[in-house]
Amino acid sequence: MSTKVYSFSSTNEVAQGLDKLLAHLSSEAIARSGRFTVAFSGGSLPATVAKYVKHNSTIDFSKWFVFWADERCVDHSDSESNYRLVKEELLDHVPIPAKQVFAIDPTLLSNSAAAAAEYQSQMVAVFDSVPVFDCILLGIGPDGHTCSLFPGHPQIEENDKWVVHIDDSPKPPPSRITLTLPVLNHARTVAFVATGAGKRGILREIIDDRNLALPASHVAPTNGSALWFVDHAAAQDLKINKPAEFKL
Ligand SMILES: O=C(O)[C@H](O)[C@@H](O)[C@H](O)[C@H](O)COP(=O)(O)O
Repeated sequence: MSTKVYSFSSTNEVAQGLDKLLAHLSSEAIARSGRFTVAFSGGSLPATVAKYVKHNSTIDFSKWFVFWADERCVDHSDSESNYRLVKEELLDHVPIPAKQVFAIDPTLLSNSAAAAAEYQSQMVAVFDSVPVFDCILLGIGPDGHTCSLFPGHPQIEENDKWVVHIDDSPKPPPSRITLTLPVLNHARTVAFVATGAGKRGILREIIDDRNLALPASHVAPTNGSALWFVDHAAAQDLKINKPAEFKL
């Protein structure tokens, strides 16, 4: 596994870097396997990722298979829905076939365990065995959570299931489903996106200190790469893993 930290002067430049990364990973994956499998988190990430990507005419979106790294158990039309966020930021603007977009089942929202099991079965239909995503896009919270894997919660211990549920998420809304560490750590590329001075302390604890009380510190793809796309404000306290110049 390799970790690289790329720091940019603004969120806009982070978005430009992510555009280059996704165009590169997408064309590489399509050349290798005829498709590009990608998973999105919620929060501020979809807008940053989509900003330039949605205008990038070099990307063959017809080959994209889109999943969610985590999802809140709310209706697809709810303003809290990660599906809705990614749809509005990206899917409404690019020609990804609807059958290649894998959203939480809206009929199972009141039973998060069933929603997680059903979401795993959607993944089974696409991946032969443990999914090897071409790219998983992750945010991080101020408490060191990533996806909906929160510090001190048992989801982080899951070794078998690909998708699990949580009903007491400290970040609202409380009911969610999330990919598990085995899936994150099988990915070819995990790209973390974190911007703003509010993330500087937690970034140092995850990247430099690898504080294992923090779920994000456990993300280390066995045969893949962990890439950090951050701005200078978030990167300013890094002492050991100094940011490198972004190059593909
Ligand atoms: O649905 C969610 O809540 C997320 O997927 C979550 O893991 C998010 O990515 C982080 O909390 C960072 O969020 P921000 O980028 O908004 O700080």
